[in-house]
Amino acid sequence: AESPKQAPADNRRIAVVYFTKTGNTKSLAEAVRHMTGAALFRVETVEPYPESYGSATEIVKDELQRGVIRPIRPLAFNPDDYDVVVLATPTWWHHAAMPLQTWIRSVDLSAKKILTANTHGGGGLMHTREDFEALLAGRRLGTHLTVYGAVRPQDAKVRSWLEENGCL
Ligand SMILES: Cc1cc2nc3c(=O)[nH]c(=O)nc-3n(C[C@H](O)[C@H](O)[C@H](O)COP(=O)(O)O)c2cc1C
Repeated sequence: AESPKQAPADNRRIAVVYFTKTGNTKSLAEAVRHMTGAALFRVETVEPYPESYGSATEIVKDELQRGVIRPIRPLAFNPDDYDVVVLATPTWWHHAAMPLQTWIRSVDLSAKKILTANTHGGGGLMHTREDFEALLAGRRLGTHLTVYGAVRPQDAKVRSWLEENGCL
């Protein structure tokens, strides 16, 4: 069997911090773990969003309009343990989902290489990369990956994105 390729020294320790409601972004996080051995951290709100798509979209829209910030659960993430942080979010009303934005505001990611990604339901990139860029101004940003729905563990787009950012 082929031995896995050694990642470059400064890109060896990878964390994926993601938010997911219906599992698509989780599948992306798991594909990254499958290919790189990354540690996964799932951001969750203290109060979960409703199960049903219809109620969730209406509630999220209302919270966006009113500027509501839902508290998130603390994550056992220590920036010192990682060289690369992959941030992955669903698209929510054209934007990066607020819970992940809330987490990003709560940490210091300076000196990390940061890759960003969104999963979507047909809208594509929309404003998700811009949201990341605004939150992470002055940080070391790699490239962004956009995927429709869920991915398989061996997804070729995910693999080439990791390769182009020196993570494989
Ligand atoms: C509140 C809400 C808003 C959404 N807004 C968009 C949108 O603006 N554009 C889009 O393409 N998909 C939108 N979607 C679909 C999700 O982005 C898509 O299904 C995503 O892959 C879900 O990720 P998850 O399974 O990790 O939660 C929305 C879904 C929800 C629940």
